[in-house]
Amino acid sequence: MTPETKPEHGAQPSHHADLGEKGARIQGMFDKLAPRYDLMNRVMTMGQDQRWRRFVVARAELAEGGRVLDLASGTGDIALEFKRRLPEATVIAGDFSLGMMRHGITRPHAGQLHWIACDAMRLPFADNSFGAVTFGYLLRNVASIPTALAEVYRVLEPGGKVVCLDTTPPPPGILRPFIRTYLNHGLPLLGRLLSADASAYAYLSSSTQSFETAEDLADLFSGAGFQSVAFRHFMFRTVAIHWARKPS
Ligand SMILES: C[S@@+](CC[C@H](N)C(=O)[O-])C[C@H]1O[C@@H](n2cnc3c(N)ncnc32)[C@H](O)[C@@H]1O
Repeated sequence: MTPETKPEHGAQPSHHADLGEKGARIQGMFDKLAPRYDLMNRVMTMGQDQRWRRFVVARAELAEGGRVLDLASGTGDIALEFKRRLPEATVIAGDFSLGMMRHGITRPHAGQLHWIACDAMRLPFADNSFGAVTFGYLLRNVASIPTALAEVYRVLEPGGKVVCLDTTPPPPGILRPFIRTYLNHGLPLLGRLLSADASAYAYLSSSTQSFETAEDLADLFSGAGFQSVAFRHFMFRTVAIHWARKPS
């Protein structure tokens, strides 16, 4: 698909009413945030975010010529990194925010991706379709993590890899008050200054603090049937990347 074309709709409708209350709220928030999303990401993570995305792509262990779904792809950062590293791969960038995808498809090389509008809770793909499924900052936003993981499991080929990047609640220890202050005050202030949307960054803060710990999230992956579940923390344990395999 070329950058001039519009994102394709998946088989599932993306109308607000079909997404449930939380899904519709999140979709609207990202539609609004889209023009400033990439800038905010670089600033908030002090430029570390692209390093984490490279780690996600490496952990996916996709074969050259393989097929990957980058779910909650947003403006396509992880999907573009797949294409950069594996030019022969078929890379699908799926998201339910048309605003984020419309912004993403104007980026250099974005025409080499397949942009699909889809809801992670009901994926419009056949069983066993992908060698890898990745997602950055999805699970904090869904109404049910087990439902999203069941869908990812279904569309992965046997032996396929899943890789998940997300924030984690502030870890216990000496840094906790500093991290909390940043989440409660620094992030909403940055949001107000850079994106004129403090509420979206207040949501990032509250959803991070109430999210699963990396250990509990690993248990949810195991509970969904994945094997060899592992994770690594980044940036003072405020971010975690999980990876696992669907049994062969
Ligand atoms: C914080 S952005 C992350 C974008 C990208 N993965 C990255 O690393 O920058 C979260 C994305 O998840 C998408 N999202 C949230 N819930 C979703 C769902 N149920 N189905 C599809 N996309 C969803 C949002 O629209 C948004 O684009």
